[in-house]
Amino acid sequence: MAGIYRSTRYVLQNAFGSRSLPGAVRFYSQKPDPAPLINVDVDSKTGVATVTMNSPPVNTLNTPFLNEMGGVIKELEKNKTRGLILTSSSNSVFSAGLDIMEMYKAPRDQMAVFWTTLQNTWLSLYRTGIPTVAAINGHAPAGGCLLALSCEYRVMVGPKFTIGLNETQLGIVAPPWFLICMREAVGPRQTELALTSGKMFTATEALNIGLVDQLVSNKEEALAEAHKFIARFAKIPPLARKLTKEFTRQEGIKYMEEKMLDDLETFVDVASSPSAQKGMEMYLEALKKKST
Ligand SMILES: CCCCCCCCCCCC/C=C/CC(=O)SCCNC(=O)CCNC(=O)[C@H](O)C(C)(C)COP(=O)(O)OP(=O)(O)OC[C@H]1O[C@@H](n2cnc3c(N)ncnc32)[C@H](O)[C@@H]1OP(=O)(O)O
Repeated sequence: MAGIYRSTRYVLQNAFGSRSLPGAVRFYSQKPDPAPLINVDVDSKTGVATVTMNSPPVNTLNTPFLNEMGGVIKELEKNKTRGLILTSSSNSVFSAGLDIMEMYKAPRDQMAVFWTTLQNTWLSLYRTGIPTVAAINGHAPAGGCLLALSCEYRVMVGPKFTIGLNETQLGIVAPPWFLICMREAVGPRQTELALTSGKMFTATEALNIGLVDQLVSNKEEALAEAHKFIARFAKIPPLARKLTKEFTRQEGIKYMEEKMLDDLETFVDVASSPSAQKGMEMYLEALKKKST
């Protein structure tokens, strides 16, 4: 166990020379795919960006995707974008969550790069001063739910899609920062009930417990409601808004700033264990069987 911690630290410290952690885009080591995995469309009248995840078939969160997302957020912040609406180009999946292929039979240093990229990109989205809305136009399990929870407002297309932190159903544990995001939305009681059972909520159930803020019947309506939410801030001074958001989200931000390396070590430790690897193998087989 200690060996895993040491080698993970070694990879990071070798690359960055200290305990300070890298930004989301700095880990990019491969040539980027010329086809973007994320499309950005900024409305010239309102200055609001629609950020469309476009990584078929199911928008899994892998290192290239997360790097691109981190870069998009950075660029939108630089351009003083008025709002960010996160949605999917798929008709049925918002995001299937973490890409299991990043963890299955992956060397420890690759897992470390993946998780660090996830941590950094999550923190960028979670704390950005830009008003953020998730227009959830498909299923959003696990990491897909985390993406939505990291936004300030959630509009979900109902009734057929589902959302939730289902990790325990897969035999894995949602890390504390996933849990903090859930607790901020639905409170401690519903969080414990939901996470211990790994419950996936229907859109209506999600609305009832406050996991999403609004239900609509199609993507166009979801985008329209997302624009309306962002328009609420037209007359609010941006700095006051940004600082208030940071104060409200202090627990998650502090967790990640202070515990990033510990969180990484735990992840690599658990994910590379034989039982987790066996679990992933079985889960991947089940997914493949289902899709054939
Ligand atoms: C058992 C896992 C053990 C992991 C141990 C790690 C220990 C570390 C612990 C810390 C990490 C904790 C955090 C985890 C958060 C996560 O996000 S884990 C990922 C959880 N995600 C899911 O459970 C979603 C799985 N997918 C689905 O349920 C469905 O795909 C869908 C409802 C999203 C969409 O269904 P459908 O439209 O019918 O598409 P499919 O045919 O199912 O899928 C198409 C294609 O994509 C592949 N795929 C789907 N999801 C993933 C994924 N998450 N990772 C990688 N690949 C995925 C699927 O196999 C199909 O591939 P083929 O076309 O057959 O090649």
